[in-house]
Amino acid sequence: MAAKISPSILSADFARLAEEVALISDTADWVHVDVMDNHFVPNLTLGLPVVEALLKHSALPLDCHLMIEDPDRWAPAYAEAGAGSVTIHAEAAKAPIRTLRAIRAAGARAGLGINPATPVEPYEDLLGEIDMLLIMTVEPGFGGQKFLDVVLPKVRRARQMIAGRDLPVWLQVDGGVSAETIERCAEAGADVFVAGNAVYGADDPAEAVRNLRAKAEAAAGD
Ligand SMILES: O=C(CO)[C@H](O)[C@H](O)COP(=O)(O)O
Ligand SMILES: [Fe+2]
Repeated sequence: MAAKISPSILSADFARLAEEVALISDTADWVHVDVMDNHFVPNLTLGLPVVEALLKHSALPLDCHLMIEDPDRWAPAYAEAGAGSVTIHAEAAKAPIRTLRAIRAAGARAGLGINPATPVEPYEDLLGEIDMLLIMTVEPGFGGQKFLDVVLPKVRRARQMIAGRDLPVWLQVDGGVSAETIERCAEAGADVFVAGNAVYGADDPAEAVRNLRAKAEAAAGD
């Protein structure tokens, strides 16, 4: 599958979100929205009202990454609001199958996220319930952190699990993805790349997206 680039607005100017999203709307595939509640992670960002507002201004679909304590309660509302993809964390969900099905029933792609130290193997049986597996390559909570190479073998195993079941599940990496690290991620089997600092910290965010895509596709042999 061709690489998909999902710039994270966590590194954008929160006072100018619509303009920041417009900067990458011709070159990116998705817009990654990090929802943090200061409980599941030690940081507070934005919630459903901002996502609803952004939906009216984004030409690209929103990829909502819920880093919240009670995703079972809140995730379906993001899908119903019109998010293209809603990812819940395995460490937080108490009824993941019910919640993933509710996301799909509301018309969004359902994602399951795992933290760097969470093994992927226990979730193999859930692959049929999801459209995307998100593997965190930093500890969740903040943008601009250093990429954790230690997670790459898990990305490789996840790709093998998905291929073994012949499922159309996208494999997303999130955290510290940059021009220096994206090739390693693509070689390991990731096909959806979140990048915050590498895009919004660049002088030309649109060009940064093009560069990331070229590197990912070259590394994946696309
Ligand atoms: O989920 C996240 C942090 O929890 C962010 O999506 C991620 O960190 C992106 O930012 P950067 O590319 O700067 O690391
Ligand atoms: Fe994220």
